[in-house]
Amino acid sequence: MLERAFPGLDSLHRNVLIALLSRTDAGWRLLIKTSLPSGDSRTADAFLIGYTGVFALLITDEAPDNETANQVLRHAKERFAGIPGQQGRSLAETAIHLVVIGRGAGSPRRDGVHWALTESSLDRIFRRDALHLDKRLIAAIAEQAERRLRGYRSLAVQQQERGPGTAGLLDVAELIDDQLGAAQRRPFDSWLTFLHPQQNAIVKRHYSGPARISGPAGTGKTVVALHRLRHLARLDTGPLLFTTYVHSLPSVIKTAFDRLAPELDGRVEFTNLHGWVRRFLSERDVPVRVDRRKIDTAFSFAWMANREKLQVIEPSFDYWRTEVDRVIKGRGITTLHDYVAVRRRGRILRLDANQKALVWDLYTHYQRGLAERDVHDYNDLIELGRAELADRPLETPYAGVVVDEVQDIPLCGLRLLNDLAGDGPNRLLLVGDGQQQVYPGGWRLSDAGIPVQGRGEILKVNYRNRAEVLSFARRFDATNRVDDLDGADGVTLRAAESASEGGVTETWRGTSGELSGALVEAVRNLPVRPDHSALIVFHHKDLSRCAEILRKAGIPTLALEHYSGATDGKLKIGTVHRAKGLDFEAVLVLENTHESVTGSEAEEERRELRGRQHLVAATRARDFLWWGVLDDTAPEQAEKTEQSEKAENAAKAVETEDDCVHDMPISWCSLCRKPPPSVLPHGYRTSGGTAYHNDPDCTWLRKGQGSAHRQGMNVHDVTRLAWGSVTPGKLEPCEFCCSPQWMRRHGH
Ligand SMILES: Nc1ncnc2c1ncn2[C@@H]1O[C@H](COP(=O)(O)OP(=O)(O)OP(=O)(O)O)[C@@H](O)[C@H]1O
Repeated sequence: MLERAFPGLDSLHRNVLIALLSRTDAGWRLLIKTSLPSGDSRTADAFLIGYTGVFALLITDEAPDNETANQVLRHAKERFAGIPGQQGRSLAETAIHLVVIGRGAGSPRRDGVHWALTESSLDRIFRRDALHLDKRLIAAIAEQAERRLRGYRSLAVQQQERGPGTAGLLDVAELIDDQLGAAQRRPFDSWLTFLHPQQNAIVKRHYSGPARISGPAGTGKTVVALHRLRHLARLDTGPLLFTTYVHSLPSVIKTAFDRLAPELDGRVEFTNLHGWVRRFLSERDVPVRVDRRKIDTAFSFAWMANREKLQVIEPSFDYWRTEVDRVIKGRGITTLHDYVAVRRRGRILRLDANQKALVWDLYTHYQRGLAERDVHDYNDLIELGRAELADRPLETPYAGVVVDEVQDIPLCGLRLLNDLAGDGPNRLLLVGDGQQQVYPGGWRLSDAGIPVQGRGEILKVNYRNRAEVLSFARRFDATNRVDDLDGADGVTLRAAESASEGGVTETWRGTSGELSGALVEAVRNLPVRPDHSALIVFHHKDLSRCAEILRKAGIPTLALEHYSGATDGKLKIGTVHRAKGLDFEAVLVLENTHESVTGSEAEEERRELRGRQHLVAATRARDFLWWGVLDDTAPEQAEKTEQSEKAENAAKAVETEDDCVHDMPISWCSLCRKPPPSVLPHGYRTSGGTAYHNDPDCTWLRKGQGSAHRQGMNVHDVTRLAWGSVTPGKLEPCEFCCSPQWMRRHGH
């Protein structure tokens, strides 16, 4: 529409004018120079008349010199001379401002006779604390201005059907179409300036209690959350918090927020959930001992003691770890009675009371293991935070807490965030999409005691993915196991409206042997710079494999966990868990078909989870998606792959062996090569039941990895739990290397 009236506008003019036009349905009046785009900078490109005054607008990236600025202002004042403003005072003397609007972000500043604004600080014009004119005066001034400003055309949007005699009035729908058009053409920063009216309404809405924004991938949920944070920061002077489950996401979101609201630097805290709790507990001097390795060890020993009975129900180690992490501890269950009674949302495999009792043995064994090692796990951390908060609430409560990607937060985390936000209007905003849950489990908001009835919003227009990419992503069957709207119907990606046409998708299918060539070629042929692109995989094993391929090909990469949103010329790589919430112009995805298909209920649950993870990976791509499928299922290929993996492992074993000068029997432990305590070799000494590695010449120690070694290990523990069952030739877990990954790799 704007395009028709003003063909050839550049993106800056288009974005700014659309943003201003959207205000006209609230009583603002806009007059646009009919000769736009024109090179004439002696007169304003547009005049905006509204509650905060009359604005002569120059839309340009080049700051005008003093003479030009004075000339534009003089022209404006001449045109408005004699028109009375508030309380009969001359408008020209009191309420005419010259504003120069440039691209991108930045704080508003006074520059000679004009205000310099950017796309992102455009909102300053509409500040409520600077109201001068009322609706009647605006209409009277605009009417006179229209007569006096030759060469300018009045444009406005109207909500109702267009009636006769409404020339110059445009439909809101047309304006939205224009906005979608602008989003299609990019630059992507258009969200800084212009929100869809539905998005805008959520930003400004008053919520009497906790609110929820839901909607399929790419519909601008995070964008709305950021605008809302800015809005809340203007309403209240209290601190604000943006948090999420994923460790790396807050820093990327902070980078975007700093561009949107540079003036609010420091007002909003961006941190992941566990990071927040750690800081909070450390400020309160509450000791926290989270040690991943020890947690894994405790669980591995609990598993070894209970696996026989549990494997009859479901063989997978991961399944039971999830049960303890997400169902028992994640929901804050502390008694078998409660566990028997609970409905295990998100879990398809049913467990009867007897089976739950077996799981409970695993849980209690694990808890004992944690206590013996004097260590907390991540759920304990959250419970410690909740207890401390209940004991001594925050001195300065948050004015608002925004939780992004809420679908992956365990129930205990949701309860903590609810406590943290406290009661009161606008305090808690939960943002997410059940179809994008990448960790197993499930909950219902009411389980966490968070009532959102009547305050649930659903966004439906996908701005991120071009049509081709979107239609590719829609093929994934992503079952929602999170009841994020408390019973209300949600919208799936298949039902989302598409805002952008075009886009390219490519697929590849091949074997491990062919992967290297295909991947390097795909990266080299990316249609955009590598630093606007990412490679996403679903398993750590595939990540190291791809990282190695790219390293050998000389392609610089950056692990997603270190990505902060800055451009660095490197291809970002990581698992889907790290990629969620982000977007890139081009995305490469590598899927591995190696998983077994048993048809069991647990397998069905894994299949659902994979569907959601695939959807998340595909929807990270804006313009270009390369989807690779690694398929080694052909029998002769599978054999070849197994052989090449064996060769790879053997090579690795030799490499690791080189790390240590000692002649230790590596078959007992692949990492620290600790032998059973009864055969302590050269290089070890024992003291009070603890074995020490005490040779300073050990290269392994010199590499800085020896601290765990130096701390020693408890011989009784090791004898009882691990070495007691050593089978010669088979790798057995030990205190230091029996992580779940290690155990799986060695068939435990
Ligand atoms: N009003 C808008 N105009 C133009 N672009 C927009 C608008 N709203 C969002 N976008 C663009 O859409 C993309 C997706 O936005 P955002 O990340 O907020 O979506 P989301 O719903 O949180 O996505 P996901 O759930 O997949 O993480 C962003 O790149 C943003 O630039």
